[in-house]
Amino acid sequence: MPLIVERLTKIYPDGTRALHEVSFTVEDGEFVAIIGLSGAGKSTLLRCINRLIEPTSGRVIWNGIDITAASPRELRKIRRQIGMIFQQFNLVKRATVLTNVLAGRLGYVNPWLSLLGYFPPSEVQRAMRALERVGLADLADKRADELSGGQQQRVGIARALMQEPRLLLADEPVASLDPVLAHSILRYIEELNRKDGVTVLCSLHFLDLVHRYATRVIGLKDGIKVFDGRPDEIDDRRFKEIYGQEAERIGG
Ligand SMILES: Nc1ncnc2c1ncn2[C@@H]1O[C@H](COP(=O)(O)OP(=O)(O)OP(=O)(O)O)[C@@H](O)[C@H]1O
Repeated sequence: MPLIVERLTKIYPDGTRALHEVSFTVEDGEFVAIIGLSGAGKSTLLRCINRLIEPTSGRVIWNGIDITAASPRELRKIRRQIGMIFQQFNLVKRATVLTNVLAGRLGYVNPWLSLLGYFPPSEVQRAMRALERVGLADLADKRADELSGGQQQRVGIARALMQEPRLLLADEPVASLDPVLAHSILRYIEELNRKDGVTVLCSLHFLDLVHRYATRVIGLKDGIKVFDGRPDEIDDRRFKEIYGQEAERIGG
């Protein structure tokens, strides 16, 4: 079932208009890159989709359910199926890698038992499988802050995997990483997209990464959708529309 974003608008309390009537539909299995200058509204858009940020107006409909109208209880249920990956990884630094991954399952297990640090063995096995998938099973007992940036982001992916998401929202997942690591992280996300059929919306800074991984691009400028098409359709004119006249085209 598609993700339908309808005239989504966000005006922050200080009057900043971060999104203005943004509309698009994403079909299952797409890998959509969200691009635009810093401040264009990429984070706001991704976070309005699962209501980490409350939109001011407009609608988000997914799997036939109006997320924007969902009650807190319905919203919790919907969010279980939406994985999220963050630029700064958002791990609990002093907890182990395994505990961080198990946290991805919190929407599913008994909250009282999980508060006590108890997870059923089946959940621990699931977490270990997720860690194996991102090549980190050996580091399960390490503290999260003992890992490198690239490894921490892989923990972030394993945590999202625990949710068995149908939709993955990735907010600049590789902006803190060097280019080689950026590819390794995006390859895991690509695998989730291609093998597991997870729909991906991912904000990205660099066009070469967009060309390599995305099947579709949405360009934002000052909160307005200024481009929606295939990566190979971004020619110099389109590039300037998205990034402004003064922007230099570097890389891809
Ligand atoms: N909590 C907030 N209160 C007021 N304005 C905000 C808030 N969060 C973001 N903004 C503003 O909204 C606009 C869009 O910000 P957003 O973070 O969504 O952009 P972005 O494209 O993700 O940028 P970046 O790549 O730098 O993260 C910017 O002008 C920003 O300053």
